[in-house]
Amino acid sequence: MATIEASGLAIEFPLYHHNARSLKQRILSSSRLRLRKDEDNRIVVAALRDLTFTIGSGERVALVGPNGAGKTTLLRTVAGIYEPVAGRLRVSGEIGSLIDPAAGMDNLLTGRENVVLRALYRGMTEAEGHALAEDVAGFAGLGDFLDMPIRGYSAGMNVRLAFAMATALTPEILLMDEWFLAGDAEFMVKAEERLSRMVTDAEILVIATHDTTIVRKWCTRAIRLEGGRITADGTPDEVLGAA
Ligand SMILES: Nc1ncnc2c1ncn2[C@@H]1O[C@H](COP(=O)(O)OP(=O)(O)OP(=O)(O)O)[C@@H](O)[C@H]1O
Repeated sequence: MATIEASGLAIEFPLYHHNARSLKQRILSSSRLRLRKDEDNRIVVAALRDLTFTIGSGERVALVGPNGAGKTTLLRTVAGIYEPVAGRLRVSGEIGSLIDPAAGMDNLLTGRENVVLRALYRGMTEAEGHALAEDVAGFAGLGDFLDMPIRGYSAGMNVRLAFAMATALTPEILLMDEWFLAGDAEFMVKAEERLSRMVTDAEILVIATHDTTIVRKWCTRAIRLEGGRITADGTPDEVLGAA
């Protein structure tokens, strides 16, 4: 069973070192920024503070909140990109992440080659990799571009390829930043079908988004982050207010 459990989770990013003294004082005195001095006298920004939550199988969770609230940082932390400075994070289940545009793709290889490589990496045979490439190509609507190097793809094509690949390999936990859904309307409909199929069967979706339509339509739960803290956690209606 896939689960994500966080307890007292904190993430900080160092901003300045010892030598930037006067700037440091000025910045520290600004109450709008969530900055503090750490043990090594560095100024750090507290990106996530004391987060405690559990996400279980079958949940589709939206991370909502204003710019800089910590949504992407939380996705990246769950993906294992950032190491917590305090607290505990336990993730069980295989992760697929749609957070960074071309992460894990080789620009010089074609779309097909990228899919086959990813499949081999996941322990599939070459034949299975080629079958997967057909599935991905069909879904992503890449046509002949499948056999072109992906450095020649448009931004939208890259998104379609990455989305099709991540969802074709059905991770147990799918982490997604909203820009992956910034495709055209037709793609949105297909993407929604594919995602709901993926998450109906005891899988987890965590999506960072500003789009309340996505939250209400796709998600079973919303977590609001503000200034790096959780300020609300409940059904989309509870967190966003009834429409
Ligand atoms: N690599 C980094 N180095 C330094 N500070 C960072 C880094 N990544 C994020 N931060 C800071 O952490 C805080 C949270 O940023 P994050 O990108 O997670 O917010 P967000 O909720 O995803 O915002 P948005 O809605 O604008 O995408 C911000 O203050 C940001 O400046």
